[in-house]
Amino acid sequence: MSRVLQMVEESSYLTIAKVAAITLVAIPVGLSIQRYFWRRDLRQKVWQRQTECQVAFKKLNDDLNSLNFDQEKLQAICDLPTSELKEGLQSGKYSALEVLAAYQTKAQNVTKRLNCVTEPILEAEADAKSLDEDTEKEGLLHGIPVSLKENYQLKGYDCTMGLVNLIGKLWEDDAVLIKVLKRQGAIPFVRTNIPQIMMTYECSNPIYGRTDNPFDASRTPGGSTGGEAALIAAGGSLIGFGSDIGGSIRVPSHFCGCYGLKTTLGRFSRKGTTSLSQGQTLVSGTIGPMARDLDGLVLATKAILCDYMYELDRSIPPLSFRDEIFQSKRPLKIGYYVNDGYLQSVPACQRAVMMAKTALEAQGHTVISFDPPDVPWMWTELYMKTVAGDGCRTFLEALQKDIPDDCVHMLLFSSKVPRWLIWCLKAIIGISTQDPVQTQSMTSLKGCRSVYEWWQQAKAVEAYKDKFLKKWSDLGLDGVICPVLACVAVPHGSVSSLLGAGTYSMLYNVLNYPAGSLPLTKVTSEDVQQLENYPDRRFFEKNIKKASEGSIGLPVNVQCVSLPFQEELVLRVMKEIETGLKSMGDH
Ligand SMILES: CCCCCC/C=C\CCCCCCCC(=O)NCCO
Repeated sequence: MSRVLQMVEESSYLTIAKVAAITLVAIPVGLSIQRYFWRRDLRQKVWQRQTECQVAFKKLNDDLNSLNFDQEKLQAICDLPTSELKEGLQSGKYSALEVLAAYQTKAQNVTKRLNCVTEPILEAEADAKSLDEDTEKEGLLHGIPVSLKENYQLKGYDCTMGLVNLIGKLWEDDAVLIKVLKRQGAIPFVRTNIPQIMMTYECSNPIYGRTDNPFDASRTPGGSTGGEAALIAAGGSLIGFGSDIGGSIRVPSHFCGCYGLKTTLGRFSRKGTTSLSQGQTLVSGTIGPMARDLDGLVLATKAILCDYMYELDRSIPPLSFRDEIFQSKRPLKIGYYVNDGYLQSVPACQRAVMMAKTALEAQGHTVISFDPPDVPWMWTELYMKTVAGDGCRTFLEALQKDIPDDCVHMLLFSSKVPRWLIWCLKAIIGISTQDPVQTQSMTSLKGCRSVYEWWQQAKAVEAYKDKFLKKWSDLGLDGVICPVLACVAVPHGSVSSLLGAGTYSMLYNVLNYPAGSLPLTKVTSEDVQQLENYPDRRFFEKNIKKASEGSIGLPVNVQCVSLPFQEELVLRVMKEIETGLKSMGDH
């Protein structure tokens, strides 16, 4: 009897063991199969999208060939500065259609080299033809082709932000800014590349691939408005539009040597632009123009600040472009710095700021030293903790069922490390990076734990804004000039190991001050030689120094900042610097 019981017992153990073994094998196998089919579907979506883009480029090419324009004339059109092109279009010397053909041809050639355009906007030709029938030519941007970052909603197109899952989700209406551009006679003609989820200074995603820097293909054009910057700098567009929550207009402009303006939140309508950060309203992303020359940047800003925008978006204060501020001859008092108290900028960036200082002084302005307060703390406790306020949940959810690009891997990894583990590893990370601020930034990626903590966060941001403004006001400043970033364009794939270099830009997102990016000079061999004296104790410093090797010839921009809603003053400072340099024979 006991033998029988023993056998029954043994066989039930055997059954349990078998079921357990089968389950242990079946679950991972099942999951792998599911994962295989899921990834196959995603890859198929990417392939379909890429094919659609190739077809669109092919159609554009056929259309251009059938128009049969003189190629030399088209190239000459692309060489014109904004003011001359505008005049030529207004006077009828050039038709909107030939100018469009010129830029379509150029953009196609540029993107073959740099991969900066995601797709052409095929409706552009019809837009140009109808503009050519218009005898009034009233729009401020009459006949000027403009390029758009991929996150601007355009009727009949999707905004993927580099996420495969968003392919094919077509928008039914244009963004407000696009409607305004069209009303002003501009012709949206291409869409430009971005990094996946748009939260880094690189420019690659699994759908459209990687964009290269026009000055050095081994380097990134910056991000997230990297495709725009590369296209504009390489001559494939005159005016474009981007967005910026931590430098995304200013940094790519600096990496590629074009002009950019991050506006104050509320100056331009953002309705119809896509971003994953829209629920986060403490440090908000804003939008703004980018251009090949300063006239283009000013013209684009003027064109957007028109009655039609205020009609379309009643939440925007009707504050048209104030020419009296832009044209004013009043002497200015400007603050400057080359070291923000966290990471020293490289010699080339320092030299650019000093050049701007000299130019402003030559124009009769006063330039004094200014130290922005508590930048390391601002970076970890205000910027990082706010933009990652939900513990990166929104970003992670978007990436979870997608194909993560290399450019987000490091941030993805850092944001997944549990809070307790960061605390346990703090000492080790601190020793390896030699930088407690950097360690703290990892904790900040965990965001706020409660609504209470979020309210405290809001209070802290407001208190910092007050402190900064008091310092600014006590000195009676009109503006500030400083580096855009601690370094110049860096090699592909290196951004996550030098993210701290971005404090120079992120500060003005926390403050919500308008800020311009002005190309001033190129890295010289002396700049590179002087890197010998650049500190290299901390992790970020080491990486900045390494990334700056071989940087001779890369563009260097200067950041020009003013108080909220003073975009005209930012543009004026940029103009004063350019004029000053020209008068000194330096530009
Ligand atoms: C899983 C990814 C987590 C990302 C968390 C990001 C937190 C901090 C990184 C800051 C990087 C700032 C880059 C800013 C880019 C920008 O301005 N984008 C504009 C979007 O419209």
